[in-house]
Parts: sequence; C-alpha cells; structure tokens
Amino acid sequence: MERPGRLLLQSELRVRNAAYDVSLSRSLLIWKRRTSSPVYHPFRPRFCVPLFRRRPDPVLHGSPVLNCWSVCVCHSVPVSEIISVREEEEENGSRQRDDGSWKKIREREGKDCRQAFTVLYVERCRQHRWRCAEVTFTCSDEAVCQHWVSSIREQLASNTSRPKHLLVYINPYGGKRQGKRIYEQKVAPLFTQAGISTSVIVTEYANHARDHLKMEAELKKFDGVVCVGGDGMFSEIIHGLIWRTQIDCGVDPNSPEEALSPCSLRIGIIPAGSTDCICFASVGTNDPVTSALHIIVGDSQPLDVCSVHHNNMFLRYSVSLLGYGFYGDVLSDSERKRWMGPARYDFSGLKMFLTHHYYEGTVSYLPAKGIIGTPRDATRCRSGCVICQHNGQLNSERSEKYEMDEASDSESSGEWRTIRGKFLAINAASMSCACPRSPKGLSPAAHLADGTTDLILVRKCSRFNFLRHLLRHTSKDDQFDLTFIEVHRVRRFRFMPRHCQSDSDLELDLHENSKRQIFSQICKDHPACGCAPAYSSWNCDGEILTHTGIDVRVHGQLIKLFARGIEELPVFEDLSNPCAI
Ligand SMILES: CCCCCCCCCCCCC/C=C/[C@@H](O)[C@H](COP(=O)(O)O)NC(=O)CCCCCCCCCCCCCCC
Ligand SMILES: Nc1ncnc2c1ncn2[C@@H]1O[C@H](COP(=O)(O)OP(=O)(O)O)[C@@H](O)[C@H]1O
Ligand SMILES: [Ca+2]
Repeated sequence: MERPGRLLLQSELRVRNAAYDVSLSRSLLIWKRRTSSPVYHPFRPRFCVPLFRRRPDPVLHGSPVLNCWSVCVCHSVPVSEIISVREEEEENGSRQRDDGSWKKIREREGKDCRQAFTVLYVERCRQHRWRCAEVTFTCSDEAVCQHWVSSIREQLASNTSRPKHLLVYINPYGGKRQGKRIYEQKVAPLFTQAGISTSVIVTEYANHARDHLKMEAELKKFDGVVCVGGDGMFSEIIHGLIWRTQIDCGVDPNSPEEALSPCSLRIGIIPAGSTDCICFASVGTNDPVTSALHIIVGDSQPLDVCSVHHNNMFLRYSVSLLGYGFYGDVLSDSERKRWMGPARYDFSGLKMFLTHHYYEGTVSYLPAKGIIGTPRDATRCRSGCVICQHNGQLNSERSEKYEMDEASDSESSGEWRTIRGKFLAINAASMSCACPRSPKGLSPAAHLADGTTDLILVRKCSRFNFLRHLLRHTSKDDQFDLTFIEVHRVRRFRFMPRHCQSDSDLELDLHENSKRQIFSQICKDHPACGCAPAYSSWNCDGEILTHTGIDVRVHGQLIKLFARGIEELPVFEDLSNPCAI
C-alpha cells in the first residue's frame, strides 16, 4: 500500500452511521473504522475475506485492508484515483441527491449529521476492469464538511495530467454499431461527473476523423483525443494526429529516414470495434467504463509506431499487427462480410485456414541491438514496464543523426539479415496484440513502448502444424516453439514478394495484383487445383495495404495513450475485492 505522506486533513466523520477516522494526504484518502474492542479471529486466515458480503457494497469498499483482528476496517484510495467529490445539496431545508437517497442517509445518520459529501473513486474489479464507486461521509459541522470538499478539489485540480477538454470521435458503424450508444450511456456521464468538457464528432464517412484532425481540428483547445471505435478507427486518429504533428514541427512525414516528432496529445480508446486489440493490450480489458476512467485519471502510456513505406513512398502507420499471408487474407476476405459484424473474422479465419495459401518472398531485418528483452521471454509488458523504460531511454539518447548513421552503417556493414522462403504468414507485432480471441496475443512478450517490433515468420508447413501454432495462441503453450516458426525482435524490416523482386515499381505491382485476382478467382472456382496466388496483402492494423513490397521502421514512443499498461494482478485480488466475489 502507498504511504500516506504528510496529512492535509484529519477528522472523525461517519459512514453509514459508523464512526471513521478519515485522513487526506497528497497521495491518499484513508477512512478507518473506529473499533473500541477489536475481535480476534484465531481461525481466520491471514488474508481474510468477508465472504458474507457477496454483493458490491457502494459504501464500504475502497481498497479494504484486512488483518487478523477485524474485518474490513480500513479503506484507502490514492488521490490520483479519485474521480470527483460532490457536496450533497440541500433543497427546501432538506438535502437532495439525484437519486433521492439523501433522505435515507439522514435517517441513518441521525439529526446531528446534517452535512455530507460524496467521494467518487476508481475501484478495481475482476480482469482489469475498473468501476466508479462512491462513499458518502457525513458530519455535524458544515465548515468541516466544506473544508473536506475544497481540500479534495484542490488536490484534484493540482494534478496537471488530468484532461479538462477532450475531442471525441465516434465511429457509429464500428463493431456491432453500438459506438454512439456506448459513448452516450456509459462514457459521457462519467466525463460530466469528472468535470471534463467535450467536443463530439460522430463520423459521417471513412477517414472523416483523420481528415478533420489533419486539417481542421483546433488541437490547442484540447488536452486529448478520444476514439470510440475499433482498431481501424484508432488507425484513422493516429494518421491524422501524427501527420498534423509533423507538419506543425516542420518534419517531412513522407520520408522513411526522418525522425518523427512525438505527438503531445494523448489518445483514449473507448472500445467499440470488432477486435479492439490496441485497447485490450494496453488496458487489459475491452470495457468502455474502464477506458473512460483511465482517461479521467489522466493516465499516460507511450506507444511505438511503425511507419510503412513502399519505394520511399509513405503508405501507413501501424501500432499493432502488420500481417502478410494468413492475416492479410483473413482481412481481405472478411471486408466483404462486414454485415456479419465481428464474427466475420472467425468465418474468414476458418476459410483461410482451410485454403492454406503460402507466399514466396524475401524478408530482411535489422535486429534490435543493445536492448533488453527477447520475444521468447517469460516476462510480460506490464504497467511501469522496466524494459520499455530502459529501451525507451536508450532510444531517446540516440540522436536523430546517430540513429540514421546506425541504420545505414549497419546496412553497409552487413548487419541486415535476409531470409528467403515460402511463408504461410509474416507478422510484425509492435505490441502483444492481445485480444479476447487470444488473451496472450500474437507475441506475448512484445512491449508497448520498447522501440521494437517482433517479426514472426511462419514457414510453409502442413495444415495440422499450422493449426497447432494457431491453437497455441489460446493456451499456455509457446506458439514459437515449433520448427517452422522464427521470431526476431527488430527495429526495421523489409519484405519483397518473389514476383517483384527485380521490378518493384507501382505499375508492375498493380498489374500483378490484378493478375492475382484473376488467379485467385480461378483457384476459388477450382479449390483442388493447387495453384497458389503469388501475392497476399498486408493487414495493417485492420486496414489493407495496396502494396506488397514494404519497408517498415519502428518509431519508439511516438504517441501516447490514456492508459497505464496492464496492471499486475495482486495476489488474492479477486478474493479480497468484494466486487469480484
Ligand atoms: C483455432 C483458434 C485459433 C485462434 C487464433 C487466434 C489468433 C488471434 C490473433 C489476433 C491478432 C489480432 C491482431 C489485431 C488486428 C486488428 O488490428 C484487426 C482490426 O481490428 P478491428 O476490426 O477492431 O478494426 N483485426 C484483425 O485483423 C482480425 C484478425 C482476427 C484473426 C482471427 C483469426 C481466427 C482464426 C481461426 C482459425 C480457425 C481454424 C479452425 C480449424 C478447425
Ligand atoms: N462514418 C463512417 N462510415 C463508414 N466507415 C467509417 C465511418 N467512420 C469510420 N469508418 C471506417 O470504418 C472502419 C472500421 O472501423 P472500426 O471502428 O475499426 O470498426 P471494426 O473494428 O468493426 O472494423 C475504419 O476503416 C474506419 O475508417
Ligand atoms: Ca514494441
């Protein structure tokens, strides 16, 4: 537990007709029940659990501190996780709350306790979910009550990382088309409670949010951007924001060699898409309320971004999966089945698994040197990750020039490695890509902000072996521990499909692509003919790339999210929190 530090306030207040010692420091709000004679429970285990409280109790749970002597006597909430404080208002001589419960409080507390205030705070539930809990304190002295309210408000106001004005984009067609409803019912009321003002744009067409951010949005007015949608919608937001930042900083966003300027505005993701892996891998759950609370408390999580170029021409950015072969084909196939909603990926996944296409080409990569961590580590990227801190520091210490020299030096000194072959899939995961389909993700040990991406090569193998590999994404077994899989942690990589190795210009690509479509049509008509298409396409965070030969470079910590990385679950957390029982 965090140490309370110097006390700002300490009073005896009442919670549900029981006396509590309540204290406030810069870091913690603590309320401790006054017990005259603690009862010792000799047979209660060290981490005793009040099993009789099976339902969430709106008043008593904060972070209960349990011991052998009493049951749930002490609660503490970090000040940084207080959402807001509300004075209970008095109308016509009696106090009122929105839900009319003040009358009940008064009846409980007795006539002496006429003043009350309610603190809303973050409460942790199961599986990384956060909820907004509240506790109402009463006391007989109005001045004391007001002192408490103003002191808590002062502490909240002194926290400069909390956003006050947000620009919100909602994709009404993402996932199950619930984006607007999710925002209005679950998120907007929390923002209002936390005193955050918003400017909301419901998108009217694809790339509406990107273009608005690029050209119109008055970014100076906002402390952050909120994306209500899936990974594709998030991709739109980062394209707009990164582009705009480079233009404002005088950086050429098209050059593959330029060091890009980091974006200052943080982005919050309210998951309302089909996969939502960026949210899942950075928060630990796809839950709109949890995401809204991470935004309110002003969390910050840096994120690596890959730039993708074709013949020195900028194509796209990627933060999660860049996948050629299997995941590219799944995406292309599923786009035609959008009407199926998120289930389209399972349908197309099964279809592409049965189709079992492989692709020939050359992958070259620059291994990440001087960093700590490998893709086969047992450690995971978690809140406050030391690997991201260490490698991020390393990256920022390298000046732009040094980094470019290193890239070109390494190239001339032969540090680039080349692999030629037939592949079922070529995947680059800049983060774990954990999602509900695969809670550990495509690359379980990948890091959100270490300046690298994990390049996973799945060589041509039997359907049975590929299935073994896929199934391991859903179990504890290591999906890389198979002879036909290779994985490398890299800073940069290139891919060239076999058929355009000597001639990679756009026209040829397009020509070959149209040929491929004819071929794939033939193959669809004759599934047994065995002729494999020459090209797949790249799945870039859920968007299809128009080119196959690409040059990918990682830009460490280019953007920031309103998140803190996945929190390590404390031992017994799910038992000690009544909300989880
Ligand atoms: C047999 C079960 C195998 C399960 C394997 C699951 C691996 C899942 C890894 C998912 C990585 C996701 C990376 C994220 C990509 C997203 O950016 C992107 C866009 O998201 P958005 O729609 O929210 O905008 N999403 C996607 O590209 C979706 C990829 C989903 C792939 C699902 C593949 C399912 C495979 C099923 C194979 C079934 C074989 C069964 C044989 C009996
Ligand atoms: N108003 C809109 N109409 C149509 N497409 C849109 C709109 N707003 C955003 N899009 C596009 O919808 C696509 C999918 O969005 P996303 O929110 O990621 O949902 P999903 O996860 O279901 O794919 C993205 O490519 C995005 O650019
Ligand atoms: Ca990374």
